[in-house]
Amino acid sequence: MDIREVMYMKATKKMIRIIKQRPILWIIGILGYPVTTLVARLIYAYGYEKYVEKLEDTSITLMNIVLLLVLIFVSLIIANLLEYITAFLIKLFRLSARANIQQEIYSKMQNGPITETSKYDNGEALTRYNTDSELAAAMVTDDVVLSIYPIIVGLGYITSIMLVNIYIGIMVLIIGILIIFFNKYFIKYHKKLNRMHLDAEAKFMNLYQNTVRGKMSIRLINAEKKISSKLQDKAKDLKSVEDKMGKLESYKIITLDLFSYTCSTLMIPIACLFSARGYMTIPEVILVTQLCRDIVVHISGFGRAVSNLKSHEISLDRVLDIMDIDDENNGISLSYGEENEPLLKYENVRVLYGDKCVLDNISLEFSEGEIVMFSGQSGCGKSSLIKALLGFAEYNGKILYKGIDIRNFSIQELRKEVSYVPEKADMFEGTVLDNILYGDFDATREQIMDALSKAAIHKELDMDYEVGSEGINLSGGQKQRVAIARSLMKQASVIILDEPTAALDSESEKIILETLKELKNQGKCIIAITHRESTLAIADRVIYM
Ligand SMILES: Nc1ncnc2c1ncn2[C@@H]1O[C@H](COP(=O)(O)OP(=O)(O)OP(=O)(O)O)[C@@H](O)[C@H]1O
Repeated sequence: MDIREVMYMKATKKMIRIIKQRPILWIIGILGYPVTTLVARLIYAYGYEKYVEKLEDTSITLMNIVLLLVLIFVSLIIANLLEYITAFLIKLFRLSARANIQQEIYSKMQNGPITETSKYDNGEALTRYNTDSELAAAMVTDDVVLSIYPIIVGLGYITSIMLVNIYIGIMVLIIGILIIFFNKYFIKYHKKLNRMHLDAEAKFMNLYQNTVRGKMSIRLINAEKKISSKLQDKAKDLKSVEDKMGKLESYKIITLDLFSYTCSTLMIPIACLFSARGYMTIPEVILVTQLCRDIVVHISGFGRAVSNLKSHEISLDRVLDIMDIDDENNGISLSYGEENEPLLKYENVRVLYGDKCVLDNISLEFSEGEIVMFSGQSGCGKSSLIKALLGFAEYNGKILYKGIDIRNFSIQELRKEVSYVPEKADMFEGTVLDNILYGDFDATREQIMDALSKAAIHKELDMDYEVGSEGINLSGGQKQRVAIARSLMKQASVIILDEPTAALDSESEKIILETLKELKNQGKCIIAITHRESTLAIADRVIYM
């Protein structure tokens, strides 16, 4: 099998994944549209011919002519209506395919393991995957329609012309083959330019986004000029590819399109010649010249459709990459092991980021009602140890919760048992109350007030205070205390805090430490990462890494 056939098969296989969502709608839309278009044109041609024939018959009454016109008119309306319905069906399929793809991407981003999904979340994900969903949906609909449309319609037209006049039919067939042949060159170059364009655009956008995001750091190091000249270079690269694409378009117009147009126009005098010699009637001349023009337009559009099909495949690949991610472990429900087992146990744990091993051979135990703190150099792997437990980093070895390997549990249920406050907590747009409700949507205002006071934030922030996007209007310490209050809403048995007091004044620290002691007395296991001596002082055990 030739390499191109393999590629087309692969593309088809990929498309089937999307088509399977609503196959009947797709098939009716895809095949229906070109077929109904062809039928509408043929009804028009046939009706026109009959009409002229009747006109030639001098004995025909005006009533008969009117009846014939009404008949043609009604048939045409029905054929056109069917054409619009099938065009509408394919549009409907495209919209639903796009919505399904977006929904699936969203669901995978939410439910896939963070170790997998995090590589897709680079800030521009939303815009990029919206466009990719759109193009992937367009690929299985518009591109496919426009690729098979000229084949079905074109062959139908050529057959009709051949039936009218075999010589003109053969000539049109030869012209069609020549146009397809020339088109190949343009498609090839167009594809190459498309790839270059995507590449140049991605480079420009990445730098642009990094620049916008990091504008404060850029100003701090006085790098505005350097960055702006880099950005200009990328913009120039992008423009140069766009120029080439524009030139290719003009080049195509003055060569291929001109050739196609001239050939189709030449068919008029040729058809007239046949008519003058008595081989064709006037309606046949009109029919042939009109169909010739249509054929040329369709065949020229074929090249563009095939080229789009290939470039949109890149978008389809990207969305399928995400759609292929397996959901996080949804294993068995959390059941409890032996009573005398430690609450949490690490057995020869090795944490990995891809091939990079950041922690090796870690064995630790944590019990109910104790406070364990980790301290050690930056980058030694304290956070990674916790991320492994929460399913945010891959690991070898075993982590046991109440004596049972956590790999056997549903990760969602395990997370109900483990509360985690990262060093840089996520804030959502909405009030402080909304932010805390993420910990427990059924919590009352009184419970939230209590959590706020235990997190030492109640004096600074009102529950109804509006938090800006990403917590822009909160200080680092405030964000962290809102996150602590949020985590307190969860009735977890293990509470993990990454640098909970690093950004706090000593008064707030004191309150938080009191809260941790209270939680310990309630039988909770508190694990904290800290460098602060005053915080380390309340630990039952300190582990230096
Ligand atoms: N997503 C990641 N991909 C690859 N390497 C990572 C990733 N996250 C962390 N690392 C690496 O793992 C090592 C441990 O990082 P980790 O964040 O666990 O350290 P840490 O002790 O918590 O540091 P800090 O005290 O500065 O927060 C570091 O060398 C870091 O570069």
